[in-house]
Amino acid sequence: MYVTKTNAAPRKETENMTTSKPFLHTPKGYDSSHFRLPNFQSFYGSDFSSFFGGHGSGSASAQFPSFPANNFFGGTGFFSCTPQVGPCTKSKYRSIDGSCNNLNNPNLGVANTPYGRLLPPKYSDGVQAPPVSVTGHKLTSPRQISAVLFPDAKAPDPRWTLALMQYGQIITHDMSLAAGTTQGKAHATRCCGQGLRQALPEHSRNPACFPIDIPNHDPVYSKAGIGCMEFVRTNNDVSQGCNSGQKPAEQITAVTHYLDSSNVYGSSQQVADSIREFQGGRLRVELKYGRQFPPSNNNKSAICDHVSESEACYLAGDVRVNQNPQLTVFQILQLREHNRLARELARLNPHWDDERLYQEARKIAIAEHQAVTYNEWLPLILGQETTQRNGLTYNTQDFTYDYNEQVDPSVLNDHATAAFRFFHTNIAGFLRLYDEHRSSFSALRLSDHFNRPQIIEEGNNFDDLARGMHTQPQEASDKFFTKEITLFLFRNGRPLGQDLRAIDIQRARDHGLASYNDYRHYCGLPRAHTFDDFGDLIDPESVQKLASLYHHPDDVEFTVGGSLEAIVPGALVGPTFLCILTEQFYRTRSGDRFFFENGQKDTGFTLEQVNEIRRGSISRLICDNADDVKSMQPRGFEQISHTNPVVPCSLIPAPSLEPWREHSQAQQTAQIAVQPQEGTQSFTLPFFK
Ligand code: HEM
Repeated sequence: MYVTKTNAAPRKETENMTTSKPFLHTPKGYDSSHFRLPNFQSFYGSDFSSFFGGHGSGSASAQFPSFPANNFFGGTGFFSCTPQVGPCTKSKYRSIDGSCNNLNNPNLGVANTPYGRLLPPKYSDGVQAPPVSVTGHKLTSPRQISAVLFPDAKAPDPRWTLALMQYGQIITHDMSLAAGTTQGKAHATRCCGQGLRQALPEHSRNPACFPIDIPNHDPVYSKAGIGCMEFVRTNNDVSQGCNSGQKPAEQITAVTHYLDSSNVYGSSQQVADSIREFQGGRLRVELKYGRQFPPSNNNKSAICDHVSESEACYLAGDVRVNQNPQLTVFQILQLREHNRLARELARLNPHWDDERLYQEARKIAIAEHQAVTYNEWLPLILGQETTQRNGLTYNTQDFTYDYNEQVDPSVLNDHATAAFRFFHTNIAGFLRLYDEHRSSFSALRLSDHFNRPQIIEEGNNFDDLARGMHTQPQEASDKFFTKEITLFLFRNGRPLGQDLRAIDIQRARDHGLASYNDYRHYCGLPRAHTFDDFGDLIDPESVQKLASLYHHPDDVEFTVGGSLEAIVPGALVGPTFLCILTEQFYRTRSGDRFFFENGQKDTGFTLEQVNEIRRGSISRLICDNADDVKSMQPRGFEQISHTNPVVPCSLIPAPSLEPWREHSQAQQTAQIAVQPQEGTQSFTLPFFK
């Protein structure tokens, strides 16, 4: 593992920890003794006022429907106001739905429960109506904000590969899914009418509708006569009848909150069982020319945008598996890794039955995913200094002993609905294919392949795409977003599709997220009293645009302001998002009783096993599970260079499963019986193969 880690002591939890609700820091302010981010003052100047400078004033418009019950679930299970969990048995293995991870609060982190929240929501009616300007005006159309502030400009990242972005989406899909949304394809509910010319009248549309207004001066959509973008609100506890409206609504996330590869294994027993082979501990696959692909989805027309019935459309632990080709490639690599582990464990332990093999292979695969996420991916995203100083990574060959049952592992709304979405900036519009010599011979246009994974089964595309995403640069972390997602998302063969940036902004309104200023304050940065004050972290041109789009500095949205901040040196994100992401990944790790490094006696691995898992890497995942990739650079998230050259896979460290070899009573007896005497010939019993 190339990441260096320090022996930082686990961060101490000092405030507002509760075992029944998310632990919230008081919005009073940021306690730097509790939470150690990089020293912003040294990056941005001591009074935060002189980094850029800015000025102006603004205008606004939007609409806020009422929002009664909506019972559609885009996720993998059914919501119950009070999940019936437990009594918990002390299992060595995680449950599928996340229950019983925290033994004192078995509901924590369970699928189909509300997101956590750091800052109180700012619904305009105090319950669930989306926010309006502090002046009382409507907020500006998210599409207008997207078009003005987040245009397309190609700027390849100088150092990191597209795999860094793509693994981020895997992590996202493992951790959260806003219930009732379809993130794989356009929602079936129609909120716009007349061929997308305008929103359907409120009385004639689904109450969960919250369509995005497209101004008639829009540079692109207006030319096609499009004035409305589809948008359906996330299910929340009010819409589900679990909150009578006395307190603010909380949105539901449909998958387990833990980093537990729920995208591979599912978040409900029903899904988990539907993708198991129930033989040899393996997950179901369809063999095509000897290559393993996920099973076919029986609900093709609801899930995929296939043109012919014969096109692939997969079933996996997560409903979004078919969304884009590189995401699907990673999901298939994870699926194959599970089956590879199950086979290897069966070879080492022929006496293990299907259930034991499934559970042990799942446990190792999750641990490998956690190791790549924390030791390889996060230090590049958050910066090594941040991960080390905040108890996200450790430089040790020992256990980390950092499980804290007081920490609520819930995925924070602030994280999933704003901060983590910033990495949509890293998406590339074209996916290059590379052969084994790392020559690129063609590329796929992203919007031609949303929800159409068939392309990856053709010829050598699977390997060429796997190499491609580890060779091609990702797009840089900046305010530019590829139009493949800001004009062509889910276009399904049509000339234009949706705008993901506009959707991100609308989703944050749907969830009532607090303002950018509120989060600045929470993270220890000064509130902006004028638009100019944003100039400490945001470039002057963007500050000017903010002033033209918003009435008041307090109207500027977290999703918007955070995405415009200058990137913290050593990280790939600005300081306010960095603060939220660090908080989230701290909770995700130390609130997980099964986290692979923490040395919990009942659930964990032996130290020898942990140190084998630490030897894994993203490049090893490709070497072991692609069809025929023979070489990789050791650090797959980093572009190929003379310090990170492509080498044969045999030189990429591989975890050994020997520490999992267990001797059954029968084997031990047999072993004694077959101990070769000196000078006699040894032989092998069939079950030692
Ligand atoms: C080609 C790549 C990607 C595509 C096409 C994509 C598309 C989408 C779409 C359609 C949504 C749902 C929007 C909504 O209805 O609110 C979404 C949500 C989200 N995306 Fe992405 N995304 C991509 C990559 C990423 C990456 C790299 C990250 C982070 C590292 C990320 C983080 C998120 C998060 C956190 C959500 C919200 C999840 C939730 O429901 O809680 N995405 N994305």
